[in-house]
Formats: sequence, C-alpha cells, structure tokens
Amino acid sequence: MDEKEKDWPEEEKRVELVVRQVKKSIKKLSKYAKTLKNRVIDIRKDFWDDVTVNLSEMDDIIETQASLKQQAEFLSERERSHGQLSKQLDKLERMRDTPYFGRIDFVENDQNVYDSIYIGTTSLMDEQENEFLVYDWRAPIASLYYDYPPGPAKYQAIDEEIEGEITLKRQYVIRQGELKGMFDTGLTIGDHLLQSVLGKSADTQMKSIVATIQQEQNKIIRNERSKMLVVQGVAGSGKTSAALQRVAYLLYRYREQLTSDQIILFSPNPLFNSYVSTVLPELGEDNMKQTTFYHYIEQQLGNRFVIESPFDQIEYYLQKNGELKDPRIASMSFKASLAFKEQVDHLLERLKRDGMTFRNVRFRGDLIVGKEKIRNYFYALPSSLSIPVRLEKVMQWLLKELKKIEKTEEMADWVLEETQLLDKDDYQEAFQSLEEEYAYQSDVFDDRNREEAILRKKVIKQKLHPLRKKIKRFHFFDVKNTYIQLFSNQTDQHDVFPDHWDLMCQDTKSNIRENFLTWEDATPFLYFERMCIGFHENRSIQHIFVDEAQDYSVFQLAYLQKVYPNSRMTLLGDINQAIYLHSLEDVNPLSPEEKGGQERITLLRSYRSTRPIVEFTKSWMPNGEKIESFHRSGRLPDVIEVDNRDIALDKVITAMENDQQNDYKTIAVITKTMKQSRSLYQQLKRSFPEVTLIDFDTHTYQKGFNVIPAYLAKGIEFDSVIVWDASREQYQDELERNLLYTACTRAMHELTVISIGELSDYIRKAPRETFTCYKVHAIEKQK
Ligand SMILES: Nc1ncnc2c1ncn2[C@@H]1O[C@H](COP(=O)(O)OP(=O)(O)OP(=O)(O)O)[C@@H](O)[C@H]1O
Repeated sequence: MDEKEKDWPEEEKRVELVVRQVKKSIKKLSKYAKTLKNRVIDIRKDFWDDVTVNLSEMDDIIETQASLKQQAEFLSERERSHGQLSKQLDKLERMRDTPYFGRIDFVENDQNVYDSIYIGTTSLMDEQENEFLVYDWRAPIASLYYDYPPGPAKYQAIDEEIEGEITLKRQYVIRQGELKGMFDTGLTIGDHLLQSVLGKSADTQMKSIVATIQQEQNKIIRNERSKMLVVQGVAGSGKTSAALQRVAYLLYRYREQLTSDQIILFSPNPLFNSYVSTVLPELGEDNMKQTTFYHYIEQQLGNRFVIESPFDQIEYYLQKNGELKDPRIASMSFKASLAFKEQVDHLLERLKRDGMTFRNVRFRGDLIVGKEKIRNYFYALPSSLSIPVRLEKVMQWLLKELKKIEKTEEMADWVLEETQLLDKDDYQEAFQSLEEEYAYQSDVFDDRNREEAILRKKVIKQKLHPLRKKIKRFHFFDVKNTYIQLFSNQTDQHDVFPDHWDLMCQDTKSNIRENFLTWEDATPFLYFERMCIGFHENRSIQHIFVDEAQDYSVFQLAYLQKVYPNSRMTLLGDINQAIYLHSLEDVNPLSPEEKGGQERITLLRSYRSTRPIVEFTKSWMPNGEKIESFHRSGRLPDVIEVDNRDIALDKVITAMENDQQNDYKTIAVITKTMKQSRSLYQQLKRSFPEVTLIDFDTHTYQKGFNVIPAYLAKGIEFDSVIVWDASREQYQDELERNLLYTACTRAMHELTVISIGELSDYIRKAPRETFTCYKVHAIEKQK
C-alpha cells in the first residue's frame, strides 16, 4: 500500500469535516442574510416614518435634509452588507461541492513540525475561527503550491520572506462534496488532472484554471512589480486564462484599494467579451470593465465620424490578397508605421509655431470673431505654453466675447420677436422671477418692461447656448484641416514619399472632409486631436489588460498610455497570430526586440490542442520549434486537397457529420473572409439547418455548428475545427499565414483542413508524419 492509499481514509474524513463546516457556515450566514433582508425590506417600507419632515423654517428644512440623508445612508449600508453576504454565500455554495483542490505540507526552516496547507477558491476558518481549514489560492502561502516541487521552497509573506521545505504536494478531485481521487505531484501541477481537464469538451464560456495553474502562468498572475508586463505566449498557452486569474489575484491582494471598475480589459471582439464573462464571477469576483478598442474609438469619435471597423479593414485587405500595389493597402501600411507617427509628432511640433487652422465664429450668420483673428490670438500667446493650454485660453477669450454679444444683442429687434416664440414654461419662469424681485421692491411698478427685459435675456441666452457649447468643445479649432496638412507634398515632412502618395493624400482628404475615418486613420486622427485639445485622462483606472496585443499599432498603445496615465499595463499576445498590417512593424510590443521599461514573460507550452495538432501547426511557423505541446493524444489532422468547390463542400459536410457522431459540442467551420463565411453558411444550412453564422455583430455563440471568419475566432476555441480552403491561392503572405495558424490553433481535439486546389505552401512545409493527407479528384467522384 503506498502513502497515498494509506492516507485515503484520513483524507476522506477531512473532506467530510470541511464540508460539514461549510454547511454550518452556510446555515449561519443564510439565517443572518434572511434577517438582514427582512430588515432592509422593513427600512424601505417604513422609510418615511423614521424621517422627521418639517419644511416650515429654514432650520427645519436643514434638519429634514439631515434626517433624510441619515436614513438613506442607513438603508444603503444594510443593502451593501446584504450584498456582501449573498456573495459570501455563493462562494460557500461552490465550496460545498469542491472545498479545496490542493495541499502542501510545509515545514519552515528551524522548525520541526510541518503545516498542512489546503488550497481552494476561498478561505474557510474552523468554527472557533482559530485555524484556516482552507486557504484562498491567492493567499501568499498558496504561491508555494504553484511555484515549487517538493523540496526547498520560499514565499513572500506580507513583510518577510519565509523559507522552508515542501514535504508533500497533493492534488484532489472532490465533487459533490466527496473525495473522488488524489495525486501526489511534482512541479507541473497535476499532469494527470490537467489531462482530464483539457480532454473535456470546449464550452462557449471560458473556465477558471485555479486548480491547475502552471508555474510560468503563476508568474504572470502574481506579478506586482511591473508597470508594463508583456506576455508573449504561443497559441493556447493560457494567456487569457492567466490574465483573468491575474485580475482575480489583484482584486484579492489589493482588496482595500482596488475595485473591479478600476480595471479594464481590451478584448479582440465582442464575442470574446461574452466568452470570458463568467470566469471572474465563478471565482466570486465582480467582472472588470470590458471593451474592444473599436468600441472605445467609436465612443470618442462616433458622433462626428463614421468609423470603419477593423474587421471591414481586414476584409478589404484579405479580398485584395494583401496586394501591396493597391493604394489603400499601401496607405494602411504607411499609416500604421512608426514613420507616420513621427510625422504626426513632427506636425504637432510645427503647430506650436505655425499652421493651426481655425474656423470663423458666427452667430445668426454674422461674423463674431474671424478665423484670422483667432489664429493671431493663438500665436500671440507665449510659445512656452502647450497647444492644449493655448487652445483653452482661446476658448476662455471667445466665451468672454460671447458675453459681450449677449449684452449688445439684448436690445435687438429680433430678440423681441423671438420672445413671442418662447414657450409657456419660459413665461412662467419669467413671471416667477418678477414676483421674487417684487417681493423685495414693492414700490416698483414697471412689470411690463421688467418682464420684457427678463424674456430678452432668456432669448439671447438660449440662442447663444449652442454656440457656447461648441466653443467649449473647441469647434473653433479646425482639426480636420489642420490634420490633413500631413497629406501634402511639403518636403519637410518626408525624406521619401511613400508609394501612391498622391492618391493616398487625395483619398484621405476626401474621406476626412466627408467625416469618414478608415480604421487606419481613426487612431492617428484621435491621437492628433487629443494632443491638440488635451487628453481626458482617466486617473481612476489602475490596470489595463490588452489581449491580442500584437494587433495594436504604435498609435493605439501610445493613446492608451496617455489616457490612463496611472495605470499598469499587461499586454498579452502572440506574434505568430498578428493579422493586421501594422502588426508586422518592429515596434510591435510582442516582437522579440528588447524594449526598455518592460518585463517580459514567455509562454511556450500550448495547452489547448492535442499534441498532433500542435506538432502540425508549429511546423510551419517561424520559431515553431520552440513551441511545446502538452502530452495529450489525439488523431492526426486531416488535410484534404480537392479540385473543386463542390467536393470541398461534400468534405465539410462529412467532417461535420463525423464531429456530430463523436459528440463534439462546439464545432467551427473557419473561413478566411466574411464573404466566404456568408456563402458557405447559405450552402451548409441546407444540410444542417441549425448551423449559425458568426459575424461582426454576434455577441455570443452557441454550442453546435458555427461558421466564422478566422479573425473573429481570435481568442476562442472549439472542440473541432474545419478550415475552409487552405489553398495556395488563399494563404500566401505572412499575414495570411498567421491567419491560417490562428484558425488551426482554435481546435482542441480535432482538425480538418480542406483546400480547393493546391495546398498553401505553408502547409506543404509541414513534415508528412504530422498530418494525414487525402487528395480527392473530381474524376474519382464521378466513378
Ligand atoms: N493551467 C491550465 N490549466 C487548465 N487549463 C488550462 C491551463 N492553461 C490553459 N488552459 C486551457 O488552455 C486553453 C487555452 O487557454 P487560453 O485561451 O487562455 O490561451 P491563449 O494563450 O489566450 O490562447 P490564444 O492566444 O490561442 O487565444 C483554454 O481551454 C484553457 O482553459
């Protein structure tokens, strides 16, 4: 009998004991929660009984207000406590099922007794509240479990480092409050357990990985030092999982200072938002804010511009097969480059001396302040002042000018005419202010004139209101015409003009004048505008997480850093999955070049896919030999080369039928473009009416069959993936290769790649033993 078997009865007893304690705590808390709930209901019901309302004298009014405030605070304090209790109860409910998942026996140096530390998703004390029955996985001591194999180990307690030895490291499978299995493990936590977790079906919601966090992932989760943490992780290495556990860790570690609304996650697409939305609540934490960069830009500029989405941009690129001779594609590449950012910064520098363009300020068609005058005022301000400060001063000056207009126009005839058009409420208000005035001056008997004066003031205020608002929003500054100075033939801006320069200038100018921003223009324009009028800094956000960070341009990251100056950044991505032209720049945050001011963690092991899928996909990627697979077995990927679309469709249908027989829950047919997805969907619907098409606006996806373009599948995974048309014609350049890699690496258990015509050269590079190849010719089909 080995140690483990010997311990089984004792371990079983301990599970029972802890579950009993959990149940007791649930009972106690439920009782308390019920009382609190009733109390809240009572307070709400009797709210007014306990408030002293007396409005006769000023003193009474103040007293009433104070009494109201006190009562409201009392109520909200109870409501808050009730909310916290409910959360605590939810955590305990989860513990009733799985109270803990791991244990280490740790003996501190210079002591001779070991402590058994049991680790679960939440801490639990014994009844006397003397001892921890279970430690929260985020507690300092729990880091031992993730960081060390049995042997010498240390951890950072609040104010000291504690060294000692781990004498046992054990993993449990506890379900429905019963011990089902246990394993003693080395460094890799529960290879055995990981196998079984990863072998399960993919879900439409991501899972929490607390029980099996790996050492490298733990470094990401518990990193507290870096202002900028960059994680380069191969496909399926657990970047997103680690990021979410990191959010949970930070919320626990800094629970006194940090709340979930001080954390933002920038995710790649709306689908992904819902995919990860359950992880934190599963851990008993509130979700952080989540957005996509596109959504964010839309919020900033969407009321003034129509903004192309990144997905439309990528569609354009893919449909043109990345043809660099295409002027639009040349423009995308140029506008995302560091060279262009330098030009924008150069223009901003020049604008300090010259070049700011303004608009005339007019009121009812009359010129109030001309653009030249504004320009002169701006450039007469001390040049030591920044552009935003000078614009602010111009704004103040213009507002003063408006005040003057208010005075001079008051007696104009048009104002009197307009008073007739005021509505009932305005008259009522005027009447009231007259009454108040007369209350103090009972000898004045000039009400007609006084009323007219009040109404005139009202009219002029109302009429000037929109203009005042515009001035406060810097409408007098002609940002569009100032920005498009970048697109001229001025030689001080360029050493060499990029390809298709004239056409690029023409298109950019006309788009911007028509209030349309292509995706490549959107962030540079916004960056430029904010550098002029000032950034609305958000100082409350403490942490930003950027997933798929390889797809962000220099502008986008520079922008985020400016808007969230107080925030620490965690950038997660995979250079091999870069699918935007700008991602190929050296400045890509995930590119291997060392950059100052960052800490870098690299994840090389892929957990998502079976070993055969990882071996196949890595063989055609640069530095692929560094990618490690987790030893999970599976079938070799099928690669099917056919010579026409009809046979390809047949093959997709057969693969889908097989997936159905294998009982796979989530199956995706992944295409290169949206256009392909749409047409394939129409055809597949005839054989599988339940198939779903995922497009730009899909926010959640269902189990079953999905048809989806590769760039929308970023970040998510499926049991089985069928890649539609991986032919040479479709996948040629570097971005297309990355897209193909992204598509194939979405598969957890099964991968089928279909090519109409000759296979893409990338796949041809894969060693023959990494996939099963079939060639199906039309002639064979006719037989
Ligand atoms: N330590 C772990 N324990 C259990 N499962 C894990 C672990 N790490 C990763 N996984 C699983 O591996 C899969 C991939 O994880 P995740 O999506 O976080 O990877 P990723 O690096 O963000 O992938 P990609 O860049 O390809 O989108 C998920 O199913 C996740 O649950």
